[in-house]
Amino acid sequence: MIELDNLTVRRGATVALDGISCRIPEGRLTAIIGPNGAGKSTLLHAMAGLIRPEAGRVRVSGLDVAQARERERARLIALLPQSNAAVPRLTVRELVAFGRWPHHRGRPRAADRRATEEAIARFDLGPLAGREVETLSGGQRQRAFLAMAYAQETPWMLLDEPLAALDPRYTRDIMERLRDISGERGVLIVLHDLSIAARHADWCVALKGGKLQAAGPKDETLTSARLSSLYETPLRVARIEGRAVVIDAA
Ligand SMILES: Nc1ncnc2c1ncn2[C@@H]1O[C@H](COP(=O)(O)OP(=O)(O)OP(=O)(O)O)[C@@H](O)[C@H]1O
Repeated sequence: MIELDNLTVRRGATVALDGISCRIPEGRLTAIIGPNGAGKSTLLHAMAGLIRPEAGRVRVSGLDVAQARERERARLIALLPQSNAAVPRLTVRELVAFGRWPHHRGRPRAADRRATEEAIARFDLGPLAGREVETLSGGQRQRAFLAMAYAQETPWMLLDEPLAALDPRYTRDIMERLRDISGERGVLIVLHDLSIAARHADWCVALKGGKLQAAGPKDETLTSARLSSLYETPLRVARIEGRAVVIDAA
């Protein structure tokens, strides 16, 4: 479980998170939603222990991340930040292998190579494994970074908008893979596409202006009234061919 208790984080002059308290269960796919500037990225960084709270606490599987050593955190939490604009001059395999660093600290063993190959297979990167990351398309690159986070083999994966560069087929494909993974690990994913959240997530955390608006099972949190108020625009949760779809009802 991830436990947030009165979590308050300041970034510059902004109170980016304001007294957030909630629980996020493991073994679920949790969508973090909210308008631009709501504090979603800040929340992931605070959960990963990369930003110190001004007040309150984050515990991940019982570990107080602000107090924990970097190595302990890296074995518990993999964070994939929003932009991977700066791409290292590595092949896909080397990049994915980098996810093993917290485990071997420069001396990879057989278990590390196995985990790397498993991550490459899980994200369908076999044919691209020998290519340099900078020669890949945006969507292929995104999958390579996801595989790197997966290779870290942490109980928690925190993913900040990992679908941004993906086409519809890969969006569905990656969400289905993340769903499978969420049976073994907690997966938290910042999403702007609410229909994707409605279709694939189990749990939802909604933020606005640094404040928690809702946290709970998807069916309770992704409602027309709540989404319209969250985004300050009329939105409707409709059902098309049996699936929940969020439409602009303005
Ligand atoms: N390094 C920083 N210095 C100052 N303010 C910051 C910094 N990073 C974020 N903020 C502010 O903190 C607030 C929350 O930002 P955050 O990036 O967490 O929002 P977000 O919900 O992820 O937004 P988006 O959907 O646009 O990516 C915003 O008001 C933002 O301007």
